[in-house]
Amino acid sequence: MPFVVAVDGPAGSGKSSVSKEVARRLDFAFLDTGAAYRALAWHVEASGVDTADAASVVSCLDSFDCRIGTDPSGYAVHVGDVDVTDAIRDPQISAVVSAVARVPEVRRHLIELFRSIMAATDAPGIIVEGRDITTVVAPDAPVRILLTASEAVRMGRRSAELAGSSAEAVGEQLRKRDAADSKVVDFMTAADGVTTVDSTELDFDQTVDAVIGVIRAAQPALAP
Ligand SMILES: Nc1ncnc2c1ncn2[C@@H]1O[C@H](COP(=O)(O)OP(=O)(O)O)[C@@H](O)[C@H]1O
Ligand SMILES: Nc1ccn([C@@H]2O[C@H](COP(=O)(O)OP(=O)(O)O)[C@@H](O)[C@H]2O)c(=O)n1
Repeated sequence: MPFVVAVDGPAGSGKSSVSKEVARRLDFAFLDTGAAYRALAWHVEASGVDTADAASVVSCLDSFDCRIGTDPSGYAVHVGDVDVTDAIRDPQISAVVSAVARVPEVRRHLIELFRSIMAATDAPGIIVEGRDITTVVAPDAPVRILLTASEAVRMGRRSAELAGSSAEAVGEQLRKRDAADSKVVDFMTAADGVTTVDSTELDFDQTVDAVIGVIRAAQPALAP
């Protein structure tokens, strides 16, 4: 098993972008677990199935052929032959992904997929980010981080990305998704042994440096 850095946090806290940059700097692999839940939501919709019906969602798992890249510089997500890297970021997918992710059988299936991806990587380390990585997927990881930022800052960052959507609509959707996701796993408070990095007052580079600082403290030999 490579050296695992587990990163959790709410939507828009910077998990994907910061983890990706940290992985690049350390020559680590990078796994965006939220992308797998999004890809499954895409697959369920593409199959013409109701994402709100748990049994129907579970029936899509057998045909869910998902490949998630772990190279932080050449990242892509495929379902079968379809490149869904951009499609899974669509607000329509964001609106239904929590319903798919709350199904226990879905979580068991994807957690197994994440652990096999982690075990198969040939990089010296892997940064795995999501909601339940520090607590469920990799609770024994040598570095576990909760990346947070104030709600206002997170909404501002996410709405800056989604041109064409109003800040209010983006904020409302983010709040709803965090509320739904919080019922399934607690990613707002750090579990025992998890280090909180609050990026509210930090710019992107400062946040990357803060995360590398936590990794360096745990394993001085790994960090540059
Ligand atoms: N510390 C920061 N300062 C400013 N912008 C940031 C910071 N961290 C992340 N961002 C930006 O905020 C947006 C949301 O980050 P993202 O990585 O998608 O969050 P998450 O994966 O937690 O939902 C991205 O556009 C990212 O570049
Ligand atoms: N480890 C994880 C990661 C994501 N998810 C689900 O997947 C959705 C999308 O995750 P994401 O990380 O892409 O979301 P953003 O915060 O990047 O918008 C979340 O809203 C959760 O419903 C989860 O349940 N467990």
